[in-house]
Amino acid sequence: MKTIVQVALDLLEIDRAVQIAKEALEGGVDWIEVGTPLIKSEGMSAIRRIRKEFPGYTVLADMKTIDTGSIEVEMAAKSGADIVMILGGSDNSTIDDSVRSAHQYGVKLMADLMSVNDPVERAIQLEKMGIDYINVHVGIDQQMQGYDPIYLLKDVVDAVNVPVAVAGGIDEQRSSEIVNTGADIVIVGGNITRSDNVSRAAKTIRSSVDSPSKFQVSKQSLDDEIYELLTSTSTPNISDAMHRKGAMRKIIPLVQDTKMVGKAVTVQTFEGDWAKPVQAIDIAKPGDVIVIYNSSKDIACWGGLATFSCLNKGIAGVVVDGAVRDVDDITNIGLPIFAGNTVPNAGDPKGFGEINSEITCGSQNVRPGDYIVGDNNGVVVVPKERAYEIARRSKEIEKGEQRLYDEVKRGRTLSDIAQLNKWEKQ
Ligand SMILES: O=C(CO)[C@H](O)[C@H](O)COP(=O)(O)O
Repeated sequence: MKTIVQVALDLLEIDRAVQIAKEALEGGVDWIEVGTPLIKSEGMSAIRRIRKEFPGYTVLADMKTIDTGSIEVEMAAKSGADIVMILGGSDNSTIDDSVRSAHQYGVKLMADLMSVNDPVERAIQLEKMGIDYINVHVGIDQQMQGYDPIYLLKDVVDAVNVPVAVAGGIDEQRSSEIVNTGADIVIVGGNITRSDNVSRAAKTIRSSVDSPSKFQVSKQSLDDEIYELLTSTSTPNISDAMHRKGAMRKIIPLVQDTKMVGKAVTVQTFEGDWAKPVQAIDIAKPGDVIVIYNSSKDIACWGGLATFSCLNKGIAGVVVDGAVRDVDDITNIGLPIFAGNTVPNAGDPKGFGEINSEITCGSQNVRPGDYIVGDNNGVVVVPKERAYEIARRSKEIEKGEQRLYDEVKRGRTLSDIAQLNKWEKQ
């Protein structure tokens, strides 16, 4: 049987969803999913509209039903869904009544295994209870923590006879792996719908599903993955991912068009005392960022020679909440340096302060090992414990913006696309 590709329309606005669905179908997807955010935003009318716009295509309504199965399945069926997604972790009473309702209204049911305790055992039970498809799903928030549906897929495929779908951050590499593992339906959301070229993204997934051996999955260390993600997103995307937190105040780049990503080596020092900042160069490892708090904005604790020394150690960049001098030399050296002020005069090396203690820099708390990212916009601090999650979320934000740029390019305004009036806080 040919593997089905289903596009998940996880958007908030139906006109955008219709347009994206059209482009995804041009790229070769088979089924259309009305995603949960779209259903929550637009109600059953979203399912009706998709049904009307795309006669002849299979439409799945991701209701994520957890209670009142009968009512929710009836609503989705009467609105034009062919398949209704319910949560596999719902109480058996809800599953049973959903199955009865599905039979009454002539639709199929897919059960989502997201957050189920024993997914393989539950998949077997759900099949026995009359569920038509099982969905091995890692939710969007779970993906940001590094969960991956692929690890569970094989066991579920081996355990049940009904077709198995898989969803959760699937891209062209993952879809290839998934087909080889035996899934029947590949559900793709963000990697199609947030692309700046939806039909091309859908086509890439289609060809990966149809010719799975072409794609090689690259395995990276967690640090490498975090580094790669943070390097390829902007500080505004990262700040958005942190709910507007993390941005350093009154710190600007001295060298334009550079990108700095690395783990913090922190320095606390006083009134232009440049001993600890310069000693930190010897302590830092290649790829680290030196983050300095100096209490004076009028006496430099950092300059051209210190910057030049950083090249010998492979330091990724320096942030100074204080003053820096030798701006011309620093610009020629080209290492990313961020500072609160520039002045001609330096202080003396007295040796006061500390290296690798918790400091405040640009009004942000910085601990050794936190990720520091800088670009033309300024500097953000990413707490080390949440670095992977924030890096993933930043990338998702960037993808969403790519699609928005594409829609603006076609002549719409941001206010119109984002429906600012509708979504203003009441
Ligand atoms: O059901 C969903 C979220 O709960 C999504 O539709 C599903 O995860 C597919 O989207 P993505 O590919 O972006 O993960």
